[in-house]
Amino acid sequence: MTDQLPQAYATASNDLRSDTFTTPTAQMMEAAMAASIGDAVYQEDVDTVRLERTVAALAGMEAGLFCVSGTLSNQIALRTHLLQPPYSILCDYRAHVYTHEAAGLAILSQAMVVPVRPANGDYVTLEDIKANYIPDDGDIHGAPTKVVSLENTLHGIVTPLEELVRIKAWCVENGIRLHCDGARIWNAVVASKVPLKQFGELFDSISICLSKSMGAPMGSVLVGDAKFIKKANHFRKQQGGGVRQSGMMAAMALVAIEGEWKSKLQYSHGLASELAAFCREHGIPLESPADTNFVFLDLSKAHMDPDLLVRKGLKYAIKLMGGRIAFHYQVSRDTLEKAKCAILETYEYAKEHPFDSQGQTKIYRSESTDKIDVEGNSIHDIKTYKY
Ligand SMILES: Cc1ncc(COP(=O)(O)O)c(C=O)c1O
Ligand SMILES: C[C@@H](O)[C@H](N)C(=O)O
Repeated sequence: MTDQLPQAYATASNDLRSDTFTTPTAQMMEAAMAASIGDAVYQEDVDTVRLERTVAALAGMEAGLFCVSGTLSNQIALRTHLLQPPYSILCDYRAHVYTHEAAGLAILSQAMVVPVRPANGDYVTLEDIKANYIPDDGDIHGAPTKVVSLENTLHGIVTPLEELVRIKAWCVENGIRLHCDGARIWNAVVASKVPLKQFGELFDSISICLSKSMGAPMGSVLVGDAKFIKKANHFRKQQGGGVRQSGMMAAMALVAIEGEWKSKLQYSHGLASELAAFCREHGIPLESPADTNFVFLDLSKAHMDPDLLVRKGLKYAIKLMGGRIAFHYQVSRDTLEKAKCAILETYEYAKEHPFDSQGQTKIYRSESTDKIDVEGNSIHDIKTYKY
């Protein structure tokens, strides 16, 4: 199967742009061939229902809902928590639901977002929330905070369990719902050794991605209580997410979930930790701690040019996307060594030729792209977003 794919897409072993570039395994493909073929809108697809129940049970939640993307899962979760506008959602200023879901909260939920910059620079604390939330106290000028949407991990950073416990207690006291964008919650489980079920006890809903470090080709499972999931299903249909024979996708995701995923994620965390140590040894500044599978280079502080870094990556035939170096279980150790060379060369060049990024560089500012020509050859190029 993979020999029919253009070379660029035959493997993700050299792709450090994101853990979304993990590719399905032969075992997943085989599972898809044997998957159930019921209509999932009518909840008649056996493998889809099995996936939903499996993930919900792992999280200790009553029910789950398969969504074709993490974006859809987050958006319908937050919409389901929101009842009567005006209202607002409080989240980290870097949160995906705020920065990378195309203003879905404003358009689909008519919600205002209160983006919070954590005082500790890494993760939102209860003190950050208390200092920024909008109380529902009858003041007609405001849009009261009705949901706190956290992300664990966020930029690869693990929010400590004890902080989540404090936040949860305060949210309950104040009638505020707590959602988790769990695109990388599997990574948080491995790094913190906190079982997914314990996170499930703290959040009213969790969007659990299957398509990042777990390596499934697509999708997420939104988990919550039965009443919440029933209503979320309504919004999923409204947003066009009611898919039919999703058993093939569910079967592929179950291969990952029922397999040895912890060691795979631990491997990727080890690569990230090794790169972070290398950067520290060479004085290359990092934006945040490398708790899991991401290393965030502080390109701005290092005066490193993101486009040059991407080109240096292409020189070593690895794919980079700005200052975020994303590891996943399919990345080879050889790729790690090449990344070290590309990063160090870019850093050394910056010492003589400092790049002014006019402030913090964006995560997805420039990326290597493979254009496939008519003969199926890949043409290495980069795409730059001038924010
Ligand atoms: C933190 C986070 N949440 C949600 C998403 C959205 O997932 P999807 O790409 O499946 O829509 C992503 C990106 O993939 C992400 O990085
Ligand atoms: C691009 C962004 O949406 C994606 N979630 C990533 O982390 O790569």
